[in-house]
Amino acid sequence: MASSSLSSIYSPSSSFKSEVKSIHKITSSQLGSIYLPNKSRFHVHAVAREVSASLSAGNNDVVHKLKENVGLEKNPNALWKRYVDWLYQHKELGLYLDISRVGFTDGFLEEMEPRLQKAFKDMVDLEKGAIANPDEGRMVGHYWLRSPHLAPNSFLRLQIENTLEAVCQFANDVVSGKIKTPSGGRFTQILSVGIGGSALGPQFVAEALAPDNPPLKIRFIDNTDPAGIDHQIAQLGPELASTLVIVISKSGGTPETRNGLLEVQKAFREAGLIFAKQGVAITQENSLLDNTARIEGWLARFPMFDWVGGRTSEMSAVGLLPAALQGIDIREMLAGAALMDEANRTTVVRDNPAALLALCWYWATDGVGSKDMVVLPYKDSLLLFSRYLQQLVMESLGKEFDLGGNRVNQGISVYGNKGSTDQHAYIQQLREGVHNFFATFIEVLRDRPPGHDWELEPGVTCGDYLFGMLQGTRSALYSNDRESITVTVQEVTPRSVGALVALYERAVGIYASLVNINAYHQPGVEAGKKAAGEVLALQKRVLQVLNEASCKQPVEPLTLDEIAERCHCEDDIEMIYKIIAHMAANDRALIAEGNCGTPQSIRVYLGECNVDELYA
Ligand SMILES: O=P(O)(O)OC[C@H]1O[C@](O)(CO)[C@@H](O)[C@@H]1O
Repeated sequence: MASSSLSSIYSPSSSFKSEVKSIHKITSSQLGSIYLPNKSRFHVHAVAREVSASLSAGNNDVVHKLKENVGLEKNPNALWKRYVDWLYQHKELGLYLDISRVGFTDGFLEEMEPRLQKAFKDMVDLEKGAIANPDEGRMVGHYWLRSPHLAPNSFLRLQIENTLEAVCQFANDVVSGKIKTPSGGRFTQILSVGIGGSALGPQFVAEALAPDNPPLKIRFIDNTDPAGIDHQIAQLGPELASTLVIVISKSGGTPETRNGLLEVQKAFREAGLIFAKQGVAITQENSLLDNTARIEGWLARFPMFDWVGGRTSEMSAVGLLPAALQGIDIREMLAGAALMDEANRTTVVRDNPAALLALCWYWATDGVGSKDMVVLPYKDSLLLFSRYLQQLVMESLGKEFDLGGNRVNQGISVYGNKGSTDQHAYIQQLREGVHNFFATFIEVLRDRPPGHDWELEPGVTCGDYLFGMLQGTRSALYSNDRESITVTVQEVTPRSVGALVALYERAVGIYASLVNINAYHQPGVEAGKKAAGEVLALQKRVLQVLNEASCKQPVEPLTLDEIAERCHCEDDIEMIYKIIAHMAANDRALIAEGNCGTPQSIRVYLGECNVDELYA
């Protein structure tokens, strides 16, 4: 291929090229060969800076070497050396972190060192109880949950210890049958009602760790989808009578969770059951949910703390109670997390696995989220890890403004399912298509419990195939310049799952410091919630207007324009149309004549008017 066509394939935009040249004061020819395929903007800047420094020092040999080294390392010996040099091992946890397939340079490490030291300092302050979530004026204390002695005062320490004790006691009493169902039998099922951070951790842990025959089986209502709720309740069938319903909401006022609760309570009434005798609340003291549970005399209540965010609540009662009820060793989960936290307290970057992860994310995404994080756990039981991480990473890092109030639109997109299943779905694009991601492989060394394996062909087990698929995909991606991280655990156990959760919680915190954002609030979510509230308020106004027109003699069918005008909401006509279409599709005593495909033809009135409402 002619070099001119090569350069057109690999050339970045001319504005980026000018930016690099002007920032680092180098010429086009000095810059030219830095552009290799698929390098990040940060990468180019880092190398340009080094080239520039070497040029001013008159060191042309170094410049030459730098330019040669900017691509991902392909020489097998050098790559092996890089692997060995950078391999992180946590002996006690049996956890390894391999970052050799991320192409960061020495110059990048040097540049990041002071920023990492600042991130470590931020973390020390956070663990000591600083207001690490300034917008909400809150401390951030999820690390204390597994090391209560680190809590900034004895009141908080006791709160944590007492809650853990209460969770263990309650779970033991339910599992042993000491706490009985209203009819005197054992509880057999858990129905967990919660959303976001109040569901994702418990879902992930249940999938990862619940035994094949848990003392109580868990199912989840994590949405306000009526059909989904009906499905969960229908699946319980007569076992509703032996179902412990755990309603989880930190704020105690999340609409989806409230709706789930109301739907479940209705199902209990219809089955002639008393909900309060089977209901458990996990929420902040004095929240709406807490007050409801207290007044109605629910079976139990557990606290959620102000200083624990939903997405980092797996080690609070939110995650621990459902886990303990399924027979999962929660003290081991806490121990795994505590060990990982301890490892992440070192200020020596190469010994700090969370810092290494954050560093790789920064390198791979230019520190601006320019690439997505694809999480590929090669183990069915870790299927939900990617979904769990999606909230942890994206709700924490996806921020419009930095701590200084500058608009930065930060974040890293996370998605993934599981290997090797994904091999037959989207890996094709990862290998050959648009290069907008870096991968994280989650590897589990132990295929099966000891004594259960067999060779399905000479010398090869089923697990060897899974292993081969992981290694093959990692190599195939790398050979096409796709970077990857590999996190390896010995087995999926409460300890290793606790460690994985802690590893990513810490990496997110460190990364947030590197890009100077608040990882612990979620102002963006409020906008959607507010808009949903406005839609429901508009629906009420529409119904009022329709009721007035439908109470007339004769009934007055209204066009969408007329409804909008009478609601004084002319700008919301599209939303009014959608509200009408949705209600019409759900047999809501509303008659829409005409064709929904041609909105202007629609005439709407109510099947029956409610005179009382006219004077309400
Ligand atoms: O536990 P809650 O207060 O019901 O909130 C559920 C989820 O909603 C969010 O606040 C976002 O809307 C998440 O951060 C949280 O995990």
